[in-house]
Amino acid sequence: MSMRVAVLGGGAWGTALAMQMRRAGNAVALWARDEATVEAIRRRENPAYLPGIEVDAGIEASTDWAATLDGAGCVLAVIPAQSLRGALAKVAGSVPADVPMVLCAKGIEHDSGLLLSQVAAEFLPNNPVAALSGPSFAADLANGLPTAVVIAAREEPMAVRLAQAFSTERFRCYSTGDLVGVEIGGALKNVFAIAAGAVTGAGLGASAQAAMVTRGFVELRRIAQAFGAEPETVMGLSGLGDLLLTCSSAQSRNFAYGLALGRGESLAGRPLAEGVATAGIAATIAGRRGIEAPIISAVAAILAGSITINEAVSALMTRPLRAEAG
Ligand SMILES: NC(=O)C1=CN([C@@H]2O[C@H](COP(=O)(O)OP(=O)(O)OC[C@H]3O[C@@H](n4cnc5c(N)ncnc54)[C@H](O)[C@@H]3O)[C@@H](O)[C@H]2O)C=CC1
Ligand SMILES: O=C(CO)COP(=O)(O)O
Repeated sequence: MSMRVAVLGGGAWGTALAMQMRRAGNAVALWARDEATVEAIRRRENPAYLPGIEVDAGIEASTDWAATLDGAGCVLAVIPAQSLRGALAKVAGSVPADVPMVLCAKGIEHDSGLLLSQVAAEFLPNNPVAALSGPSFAADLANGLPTAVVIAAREEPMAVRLAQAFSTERFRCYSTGDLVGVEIGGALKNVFAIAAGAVTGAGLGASAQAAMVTRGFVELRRIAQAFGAEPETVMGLSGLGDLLLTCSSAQSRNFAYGLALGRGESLAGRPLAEGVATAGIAATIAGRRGIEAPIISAVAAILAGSITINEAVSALMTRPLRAEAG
C-alpha cells in the first residue's frame, strides 16, 4: 500500500524518515519552517542536520504546511517534543480528517507532563494517533544501515497498516497496540542516556555505567507500569532496545550531552538533547505518583544545578539496601 506521506520537520530525523518513506515507495512531502532547509533538501542535502549525506530524490520540500499536508494519507510529526504543541497549533487546521498522525519525537511535555499523544489529541481529536520509536539513529537510517522500530496505535490494525507502508528490507517496523508504553520508553531512555554519558564523562568506569543503566531500566519499567504499559513493550525496541543504543554510543546527542556534563565542559549551543527537558518533568511525575525513581531525580537535580555528579553518586550508593526485585 503506497500513499502520500507528509513529514513535518526538516531536522535529522524528519529528513531521514522522509528518505525512508520514499524508499518504501510512498510519495513524500516535507515541511520545514526555514527556507534554507527546504532549499538544501531540494538540492538533495541537509548539511545542518545530516552533514555529508546525500538526500534521496523525490522529496517535495516546502515551507508551506498547507501544501505539504494537502492529500496526505498520513502525517509524521518530527518536531522536537517541546515544540510540538506550537507547531500543531499552527498546522492542525490543514491536517486532513481521519488521517493518522504519527508522532516521531521522544519526550514528555515539560510544562504539562503530557505524553505527546495527549498533546496531539488536543489539536486533532478526530485523527488517530500513532507513535514511531525504537533504536534508530537518523544518520544510520539515511545511510541505509539496517534498523528496526516499533509503531504503536491504540487501534492495532492501524499500527499494522502503517508498519507495512513504512517497512523495507533495511527498515523493519514492528507493530503494537501499546501506545503509552512505546511513548514512555522513547521519552525516558533519553534521561538515562544523559546519565550514562555523565558516568562515562566523569570517569566512573564501565561497571558503574552498567549498574546505572540496569537500575535505570527498573525505573523505566516502574513508570511504564504506572501508566498501564505492557511489560513486553518495555522489554522491546522502544524500551530496552533504545536504552541499549543511546546509553552506549556518543552518536546519541543525549549521551554526548551527558559526556560533556561529566567532563565539566560547556553545555551551551549543543545539539538537541530531548532528555534535558524530560528529566525534570519525569522526576515530578514519579514524585507525584509515589514511584521510586532515584536516577531520574538525580539527573533532574544535576541538570538543575542543585547537586554535583559526585554528590548524586554518593546519594545513590548510600540509599538503604533493598532486595533487587520489585
Ligand atoms: N536524530 C535522531 O537520530 C532521532 C531523533 N528522534 C527524535 O526526533 C525528534 C526530532 O529530532 P531531530 O530531527 O533529530 O532534531 P534536529 O535538531 O535535527 O531537528 C529539529 C527540527 O525541528 C525544527 N523545529 C524546531 N522547533 C520547531 C517548531 N516550533 N516548528 C517547526 N519546526 C521546528 C528545526 O528547525 C529542525 O528542522 C526528537 O524528539 C528526537 O528525539 C528519534 C529518533 C532518532
Ligand atoms: O533516539 C535516538 C536513537 O534511537 C536518537 O538519540 P539522540 O536524540 O540521543 O541522538
